[in-house]
Amino acid sequence: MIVHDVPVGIPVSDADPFADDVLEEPAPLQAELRDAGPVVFLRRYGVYGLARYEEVHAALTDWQRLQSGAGVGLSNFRYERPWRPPSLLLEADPPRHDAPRAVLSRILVPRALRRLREAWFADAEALVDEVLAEREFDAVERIARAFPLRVFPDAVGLGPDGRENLLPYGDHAFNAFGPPNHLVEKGEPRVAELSAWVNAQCARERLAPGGFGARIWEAADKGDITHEQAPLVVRSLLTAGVDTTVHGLGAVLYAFAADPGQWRRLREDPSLARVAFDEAVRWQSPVQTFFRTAVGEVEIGGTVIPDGAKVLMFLGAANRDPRRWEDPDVFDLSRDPSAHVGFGMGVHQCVGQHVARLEAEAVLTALARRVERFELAGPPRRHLNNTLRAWESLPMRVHPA
Ligand code: HEM
Ligand SMILES: O=C(O)c1ccc(-c2ccccn2)cc1
Repeated sequence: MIVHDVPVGIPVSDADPFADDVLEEPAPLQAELRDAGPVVFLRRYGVYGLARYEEVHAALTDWQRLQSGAGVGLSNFRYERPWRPPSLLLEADPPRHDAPRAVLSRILVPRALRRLREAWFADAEALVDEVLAEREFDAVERIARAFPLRVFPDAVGLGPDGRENLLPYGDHAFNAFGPPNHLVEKGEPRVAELSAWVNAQCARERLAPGGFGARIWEAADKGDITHEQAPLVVRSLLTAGVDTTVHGLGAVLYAFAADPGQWRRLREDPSLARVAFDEAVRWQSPVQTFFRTAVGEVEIGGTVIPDGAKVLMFLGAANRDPRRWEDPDVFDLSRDPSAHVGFGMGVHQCVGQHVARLEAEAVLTALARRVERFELAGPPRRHLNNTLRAWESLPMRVHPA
């Protein structure tokens, strides 16, 4: 094991945040790291861990001193070749980040999504009607995975074939932000094939008129971005826009199955659907961790982090920090979750969050009308990923309204 030179004066942990047992149940390590101090040196990887809300929020909003351009994974693009051409949004800093970001912001802003609202609500009703034909089903397979794959590829403008490639591609992309462990090795054999398929879908001629993808190419026609950049901006949607919402939906369905009292609250007031999704994103944090890279010496929480060092932000830990949240481990629709860092914060804050919220609102509204109560019909199984908190299966039993 490579041991990095340990900085003096800050707490050191030999834990492996990407070990299977930690990915299965991260809460104990998160509490340990929060209580150890504002910055903890993770000796196994030679990185600086931030687990408290205050420091994670500060890191997310300090793009000048904690950059994304060297990658937001453990791999440092200053010294290592990225596994794929870097994202023009995620793995770029201002000013290079600005134009691609502005293009996606305009396309994915709530007003632009209004035309989708009616169709997605109808699709959710149809899907829920189909699923509720049985009293017991796997909510991951039948709802959390099925709904995003039914509506999002069409919204992007993808053709009908090969959509089953999206999930394993995204799963590998999110694993690849972590260390080269067995989860990354698992995905390696299919990377070339999946990347070729995803890259091919970003070509202008593959994208249906009026979809998000075609709108990105039109932005290039207007000169907002270049035509060379357009396919990579489309790739961002295909990488970041599927697995995240699948696991976000899994998180909110799990939350309600685990706490039927909150489901009653939602049925009494269906307008709570949007806050319920954000509270589930805070409580489960479908995106658990990712990195920044120090530009020059960066002082955080009284610690000086050396130039080029990787900083690991534990969003899941920050979203459950008792220094910031009352009863953080409780899924509670009466709280205001809006300051959660589950979508990030600052210039890179999730540009697709309104798409995610609309998908969740459509599904929860359809369910709230038809399901009086639902509960787990068996033990849920985790899907392990270096970055994503996800369910492999959620056995559900429903009692129709
Ligand atoms: C529950 C669902 C989702 C979660 C939890 C989530 C989470 C996040 C987080 C934490 C970031 C910040 C990354 C950073 O700061 O480095 C981010 C960025 C991003 N997300 Fe999402 N996301 C979700 C859904 C989506 C969807 C549906 C799309 C596309 C339609 C999307 C596209 C993006 C893109 C392109 C970025 C990079 C933004 C930038 O760097 O300027 N995400 N997301
Ligand atoms: O632009 C892309 O390809 C891309 C954008 C965003 C992500 C991401 C990373 C960490 C947390 C949430 N989202 C991944 C890929």
